[in-house]
This record gives sequence, structure tokens and C-alpha cells, in this order.
Amino acid sequence: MDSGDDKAIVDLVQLTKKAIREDGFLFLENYGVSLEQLHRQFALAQYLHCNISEEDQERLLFHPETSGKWAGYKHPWGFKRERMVYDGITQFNWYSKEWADCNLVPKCILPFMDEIVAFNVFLMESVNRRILALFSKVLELPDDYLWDNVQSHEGGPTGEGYFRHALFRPFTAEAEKLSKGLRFHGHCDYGTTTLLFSVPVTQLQIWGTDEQWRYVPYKAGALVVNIGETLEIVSGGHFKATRHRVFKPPADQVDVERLSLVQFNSSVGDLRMTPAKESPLIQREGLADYQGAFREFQKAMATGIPIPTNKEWREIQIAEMVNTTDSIRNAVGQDWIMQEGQLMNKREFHGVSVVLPV
Ligand SMILES: O=C(O)CCC(=O)C(=O)O
Ligand SMILES: [Fe+2]
Repeated sequence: MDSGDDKAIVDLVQLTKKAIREDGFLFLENYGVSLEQLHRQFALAQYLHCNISEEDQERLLFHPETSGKWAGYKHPWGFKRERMVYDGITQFNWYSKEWADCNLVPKCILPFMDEIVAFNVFLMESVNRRILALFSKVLELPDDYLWDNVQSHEGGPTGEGYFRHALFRPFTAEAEKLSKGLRFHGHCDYGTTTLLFSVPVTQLQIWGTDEQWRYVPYKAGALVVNIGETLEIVSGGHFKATRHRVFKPPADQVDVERLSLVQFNSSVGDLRMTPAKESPLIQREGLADYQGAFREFQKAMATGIPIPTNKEWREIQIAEMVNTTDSIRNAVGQDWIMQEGQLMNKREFHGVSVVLPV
């Protein structure tokens, strides 16, 4: 992006175009955070999860069903405020309110908030902004098109998005059996880009065009960039939202803890997403068609159902998340269907159907 060599930029745009169209994810290196700086951020996440007081766990407990947000502390008993089966996953999620008010952040991490804020500002304003410039180039639009028109900037370092410190403790026998090894079902993130840091404990899997789940390999210091549904829709299906899940690791890693740092970048909440008609790429090549958020939004529009705003779309999915240990919902005849020999999760949100590999 900075080379000043037009040919290098054309090549980069071509490579990006292929990656986001076929695989729907990218690996990024040399994006301006050293391994040392990254390890410092992981150390802070570990510190938070080892030191958050019981009082803060209670006081800052999330309420996803009523807020449609993960804001605050996720206890290790599933993704509902009420305790369900122990899943060993704890998280702390910063949204705009947590960035703005130190009373909403665990006391143990307060001395380090300046470092966490600076890291998020850099990820948003340098890394995410440049990725969006690259994607705008793929759409043959001005560099700041997605940054100016789609990316949310309201409310602190992550806009309407959020930053997460997650800790995955090893499975218990009960959770492993109930969830069939799944820690997150196959899903797409809702926003613009999700910035994940490659970690040595292998659990993240990505669904390929060959319709197989594959572990994302470890590349020290690299960033794994997932494409959110907003970009699939804005690009008229030319970008594929990354289908991904979190699964149990290979046998030699079942006993280790996994830390995960994630910045979820968000689209403007009040917008209803439609393809960027002014894109010369879309004008020339038309809209792409495959089963995904873009196609389902088109179908909903064609049948006269008003498409949800970005805020409505992301909040309902959080509010109605089904735990992987929920053996009633996770069954064929309930949420699951068999489709062309593949086990798929079929859900409906605001009249829009979502079908994803389990
Ligand atoms: O921890 C990870 O690697 C991914 C988690 C994830 O996909 C999500 O929270 O949306
Ligand atoms: Fe995700």
C-alpha cells in the first residue's frame, strides 16, 4: 500500500480480490505491531482473566439477551446471563460505554487501560482503515469509500464495535460431549472486518470453497482478518463473509488454555445495507450469487420484508445465540438440517433466513 510502485499495488489488489472472493479471509503480516507489543497485549488479557475479582465478575456480568451486546464480563457457563452448562470460556468485552467509564472495567486492569486503548486506536485507525482502503480499491471506488460510508466511528476506539479479551479453558468431559467438540458454531461476524491474532493453540477453523472445515495455522504475529456480513452485502456478494467456528484443538493441545484477542469492527448501526451501486466492479460484473447474507437480504427485499438495520441485525444474533452445549436446539429437526449431505444450522432473524455449516 505504501510502496509508491503502482504495479505492486495492482498486484496486491488482485491477490486480495481472489482471497476475499474465494476463501473470504486474509492473513496479514507487517501491519505495524511487533511480536513483542502483541505479547504484551496477550499478557494483559491473561492478567485480566487471572485477576478479575469475584465482585467484578458479578458487578460487570454481561446481559446479552436484553442488550444485544456482549459488553462486560462473560462467565464460563454459556452465552446467556443465567448460568447454563460450564463451557470454560470467559471474556471481557469493551464497547463504547466500557471505553468511556472506568467503573465498567475490572479494577485489576485499570492501570493498563492506556495501553489497551492505544492498541485499539492503532488497529482501528491504521490497520482497519488500510484494509478498508484495499477493499475499496477492489470495488474500484475511492480509497476512503468504506471508511467514510460504512465503518462506524461513533463511541470510542472501536466505534459501535468492540474489543475482546477471551480465555478458553480446556473442555470438561460434559461440555465436550454435549457440544460435540464445538466451542462456537459455524457463523459469520456481522460487521466490517474482524481482526484476530494468530495464536499457537489451534482451534479456529475456516470453511473453504471445498466445503471442509480447516484449522487456521499459527503464524507468529500475523493477523487473521475475517470479512463481516456488512461487506458481503455492500460488495453485492463479491466479498464473501468468512464462515468460521471454534473447535476443539488437535489431541496434543487439549489440555492447554487458549487466549484470544479480537477487535470486531462495526458498520454504522442505523444503515440498512444494500450493494454499493456506484462500484464499477458491480456495474460491470453484476451481483454474485451464493448462499450467504447477501443473497438472503436480496430475497427478503424481493418478498417485501424490510431488511433490518445493521444494529438490528447484529443485536438479534447476539440476543438469540444458542449455546453449543444446548443438546435440544442442536439437533436435526430443531435448529439443524441436512442439506446436500452437510449438517447445517438454519436460523431466522427478522424474517431473514441464515443457513450455515455447523
Ligand atoms: O476466538 C476466536 O478465534 C474466534 C471467536 C469468534 O469467532 C467470535 O467471537 O466471533
Ligand atoms: Fe466470529
